[in-house]
Amino acid sequence: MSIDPINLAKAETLTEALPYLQRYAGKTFVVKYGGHAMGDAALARDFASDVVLLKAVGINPVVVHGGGPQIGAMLKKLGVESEFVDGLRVTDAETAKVAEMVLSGAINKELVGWINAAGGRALGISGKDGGFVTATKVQRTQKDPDSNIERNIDLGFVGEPEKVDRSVIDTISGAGMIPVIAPIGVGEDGHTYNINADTMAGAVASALGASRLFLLTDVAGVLNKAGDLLTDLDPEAIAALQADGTISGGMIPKIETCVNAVEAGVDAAVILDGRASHAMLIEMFTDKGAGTLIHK
Ligand SMILES: Nc1ncnc2c1ncn2[C@@H]1O[C@H](COP(=O)(O)OP(=O)(O)O)[C@@H](O)[C@H]1O
Ligand SMILES: CC(=O)N[C@@H](CCC(=O)OP(=O)(O)O)C(=O)O
Repeated sequence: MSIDPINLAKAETLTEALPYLQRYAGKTFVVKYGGHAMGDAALARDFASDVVLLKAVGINPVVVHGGGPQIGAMLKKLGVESEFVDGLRVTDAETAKVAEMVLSGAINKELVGWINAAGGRALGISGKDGGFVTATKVQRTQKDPDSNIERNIDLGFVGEPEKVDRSVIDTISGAGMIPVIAPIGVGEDGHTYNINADTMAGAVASALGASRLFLLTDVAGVLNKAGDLLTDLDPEAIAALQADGTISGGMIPKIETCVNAVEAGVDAAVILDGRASHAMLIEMFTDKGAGTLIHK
């Protein structure tokens, strides 16, 4: 009996995946799904089925989502201007309300819906639920180009996670569900804080002692000045890329998150192309991998 070559290739793919399946069983993977990658419904469906597949093979996926472009579109509709400093949205009280509405409401529930439709059981929360993420106000300074003097910049209600109560996530994952987290936190002062989604994902990954942090975005990974993909980076190489301006804009919080996470004990962080179908599965279960791997 001859074997169909397509079926043989499928069997070989599964065989290639076996050592990875064995290595990752029981481990926690934090996946950040960026707002740019979310625009395409077919890709969102693929992403959701990948997450469900991870859960089915005994990995604990934890999803943190963004929604920057969607917040921007809503602010535009409302006639509210938005400004960014180092990839962070300056957030006044009104902007914080809109960010919470878009992130915890619309986007969170859409992603929960996609994962459930793919056969998983997703439970959507923000950092406010169960007091899961306590945030403090982000402090930033900028050098005045004329006088060279460092000045404090007030970003408003932009927060960074201070305390992450992992018991909330453990409870959801332990009950067979997939946590889907909106990047909103609550301050000791009771204020709502808008948290960059990469920063949120990194803090969650560190608190959980995750094996991997995946950041899915709208580029192939970290690119050099010529536009080539850099497949492997350590904190020293990253510092050089930041110093010479190769890394800018939204890539700044992303890369800072990866460095902080690996320094806090996450085994490795990967910046991946969320526009490519099944990028996460290719990275995890094939020998070649995908994107930019950041390790200590
Ligand atoms: N060296 C670099 N390599 C890749 N992307 C970079 C680099 N420097 C800046 N960027 C920018 O960072 C963007 C990704 O960040 P961002 O737009 O915040 O994505 P997301 O919405 O997925 O969080 C890229 O689209 C690119 O414009
Ligand atoms: C403080 C801050 O910048 N918060 C982000 C939160 C959403 C986000 O990070 O979404 P992406 O990952 O899709 O960019 C914002 O307001 O856009």
